[in-house]
Amino acid sequence: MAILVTGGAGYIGSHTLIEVCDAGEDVIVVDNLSTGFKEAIDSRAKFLQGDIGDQAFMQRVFEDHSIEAVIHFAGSVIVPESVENPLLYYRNNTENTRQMIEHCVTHQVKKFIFSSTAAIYGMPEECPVDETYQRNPISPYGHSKSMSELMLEDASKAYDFNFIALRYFNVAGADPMGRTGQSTKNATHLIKVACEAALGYRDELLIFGSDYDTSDGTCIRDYIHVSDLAAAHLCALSALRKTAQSEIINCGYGTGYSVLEVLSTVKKVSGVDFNTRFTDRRAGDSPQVVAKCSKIHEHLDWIPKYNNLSLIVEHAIEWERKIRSSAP
Ligand SMILES: NC(=O)c1ccc[n+]([C@@H]2O[C@H](COP(=O)([O-])OP(=O)(O)OC[C@H]3O[C@@H](n4cnc5c(N)ncnc54)[C@H](O)[C@@H]3O)[C@@H](O)[C@H]2O)c1
Ligand SMILES: O=c1ccn([C@@H]2O[C@H](COP(=O)(O)OP(=O)(O)O[C@H]3O[C@H](CO)[C@H](O)[C@H](O)[C@H]3O)[C@@H](O)[C@H]2O)c(=O)[nH]1
Repeated sequence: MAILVTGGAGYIGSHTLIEVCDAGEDVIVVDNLSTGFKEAIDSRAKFLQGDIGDQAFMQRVFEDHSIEAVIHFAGSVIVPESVENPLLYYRNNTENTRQMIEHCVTHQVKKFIFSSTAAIYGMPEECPVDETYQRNPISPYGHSKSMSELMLEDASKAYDFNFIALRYFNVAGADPMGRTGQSTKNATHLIKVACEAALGYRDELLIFGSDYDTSDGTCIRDYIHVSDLAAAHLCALSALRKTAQSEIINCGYGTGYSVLEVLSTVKKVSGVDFNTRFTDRRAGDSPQVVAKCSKIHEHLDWIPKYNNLSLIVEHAIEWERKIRSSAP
């Protein structure tokens, strides 16, 4: 039986594909290449280009293949874009996830791994934040994922269907062997943007806010290496095979770094003192988001290998160098 991976041409999906293919699984990828890249898809996987919202196409995918589990990455991921165009996010994230769940229920696919996000917590009053903390998103993106989690919970109660929703904290870095990485156009994520500045592809990096109630006045986040996150998906698949129990699980390391600490690490690792400038706070930024990580260690056989900010940055820079040197 095969594992269906939606969004396997994207940043996190392409790293997870490597893990799942390395484990000897049969893998089918569905991706519409809206933000993903065909060359990022592991050649061992079967690629079907199409949109998960295309009912007829997805019906065929489920009918033509014997699918054991779905790992569902496909979605729209840019928070400010979700504020400008919320209906796009409710369609691509919420509505399309509902359809994916329905396809699974119809075709007796009982295992579902879902890409959720720490954006579900909004501005948590306690840090580190655990999975029992209320859902309190502050953006349409966060709402679209929160509604997806609710649908998964309800569906798992009503049908013979189990899920693990992994709530990713701040994902960064790249495959240590340089096989894939973050190639996203017009990226906004701090470590990616800082690497672009370090390599001279941005004149300066803007620091959003200097007056937060944190140690140095800048926001604090929990940065997780994308390859460790990818490995967590394989662990989630094993857990669903073993226990058929639905869970929502934070994916972070439980350590917070401020924006200034991240920038100083990027400068140190790259050896480049690129320009930075303080500017106003960015709307919707929470002062501090750090994961409580006991649940992932209790429920999954997950042993992170890259829990080291310098290593995350090193891999991110290596990937940035690689894509820039091969760009036409
Ligand atoms: N990157 C992060 O920091 C982060 C944090 C939390 C959660 N997530 C979630 O992880 C998942 C993957 O994010 P990513 O960073 O790899 O983003 P990405 O944009 O690199 O990957 C998304 C992939 O899905 C595909 N896709 C989008 N809509 C589709 C559709 N309708 N049909 C078929 N394919 C479609 C895109 O082409 C792309 O390959 C998303 O669901 C996102 O919400 C990401
Ligand atoms: O050029 C930049 C980019 C970012 N930042 C700051 O760096 C921190 C991290 O910002 P990112 O944009 O890298 O990430 P976010 O924390 O905003 O959001 C990311 O992590 C969230 C979980 O915490 C969700 O998963 C969300 O989907 C994902 O984009 C924030 O304080 C932001 O203000 C800057 O100062 N300058």
